[in-house]
Amino acid sequence: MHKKKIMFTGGGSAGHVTVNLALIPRFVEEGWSVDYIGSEAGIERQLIAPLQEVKYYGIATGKLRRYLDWQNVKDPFKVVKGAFQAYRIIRKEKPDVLFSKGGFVSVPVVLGAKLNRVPVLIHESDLTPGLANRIAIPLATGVCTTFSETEQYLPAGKARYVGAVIREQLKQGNASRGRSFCSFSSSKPVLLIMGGSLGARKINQAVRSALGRLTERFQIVHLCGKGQVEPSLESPYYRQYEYINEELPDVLAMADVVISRAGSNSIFEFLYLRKPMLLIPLTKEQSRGDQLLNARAFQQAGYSDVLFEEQMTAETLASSVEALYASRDKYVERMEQDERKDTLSVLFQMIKNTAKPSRK
Ligand SMILES: CC(=O)N[C@H]1[C@@H](OP(=O)(O)OP(=O)(O)OC[C@H]2O[C@@H](n3ccc(=O)[nH]c3=O)[C@H](O)[C@@H]2O)O[C@H](CO)[C@@H](O)[C@@H]1O
Repeated sequence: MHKKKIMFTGGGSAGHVTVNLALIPRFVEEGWSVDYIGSEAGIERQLIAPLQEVKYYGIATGKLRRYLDWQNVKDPFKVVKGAFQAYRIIRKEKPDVLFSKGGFVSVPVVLGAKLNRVPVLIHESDLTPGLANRIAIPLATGVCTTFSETEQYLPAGKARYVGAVIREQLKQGNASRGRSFCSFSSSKPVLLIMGGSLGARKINQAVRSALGRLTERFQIVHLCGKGQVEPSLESPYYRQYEYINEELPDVLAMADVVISRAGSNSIFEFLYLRKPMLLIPLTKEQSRGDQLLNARAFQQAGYSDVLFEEQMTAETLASSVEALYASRDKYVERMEQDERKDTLSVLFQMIKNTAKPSRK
């Protein structure tokens, strides 16, 4: 009997890999073979590497920039090269379905799948679809969405609302393990600061300017991004890490409140774990406005407070997080009313339904 095969794609930032990481173990458990096409050197390569059951193919990628850059001249050639590579890999591997999480690497992969007649299911984490997904959507059978509101931004008949997907490991966190990982010994509440998978320089600066005031009230764990750790500031109340993986569930379990960017995966993880959050969305110039909409939706639902970057100073940051902590019960109560179920199983079934029927 033919072993079913799924191919995944998605990358550029952790947010474009998280859902894939949650799904892969389910497919492996059910005896599927799993391949992944990502970029040669992107974060997806590092995140997928520990999964030994997955065959990883790295292809050439060019970024789809919204601004002028000399790389724009070179990138079309890389994109074309990547498209040929993706086409050939898919022709050789013959997957039954492609699941695409978006990010610029995914565009040539979706095209390669379409040319090889492999059905494609796309997943969109944000309220409005990203550029890569917008390009790829016409080639896909359907688009799974995290927000129900996303349907209005998609061509008729393509949307499949599923909700957020939470990695299994995040549900296994343990607060006391988190405390010993950070060597926290005081009874002060724990503030987690997470600037998105890529860190956030401006948030880092504001946090550090407010550090004296913040550490009077909180013990702080700061996930600050690559190259952003400031060793001279390290103290028993202030721990910094560039990025954590295995320890994240324990650190989340320990956190009382969170300051974060408004990347979709992160905010749904905080919602699932009932963490009151102060969101500082990327501006329209830094991203495409997706985080502003994510943050607004969460604020309207009563799950978070929002501080816009233009208004962020040491003073507004500290007073906003103090106010958030003071009203934490109100936020937790609203989050308890959230009816969204964890939707990993729904998504898993949807992908299986999209796959080609079994060959004997
Ligand atoms: C700059 C940019 O383009 N940002 C986008 C990117 O953000 P970004 O990659 O930051 O995305 P998300 O916040 O959605 O996801 C980050 C993921 O990384 C994990 N994590 C983070 C820090 C850490 O130390 N360890 C760790 O495991 C989080 O738990 C989460 O699962 O994708 C999101 C989802 O499409 C978008 O909403 C963001 O606008």
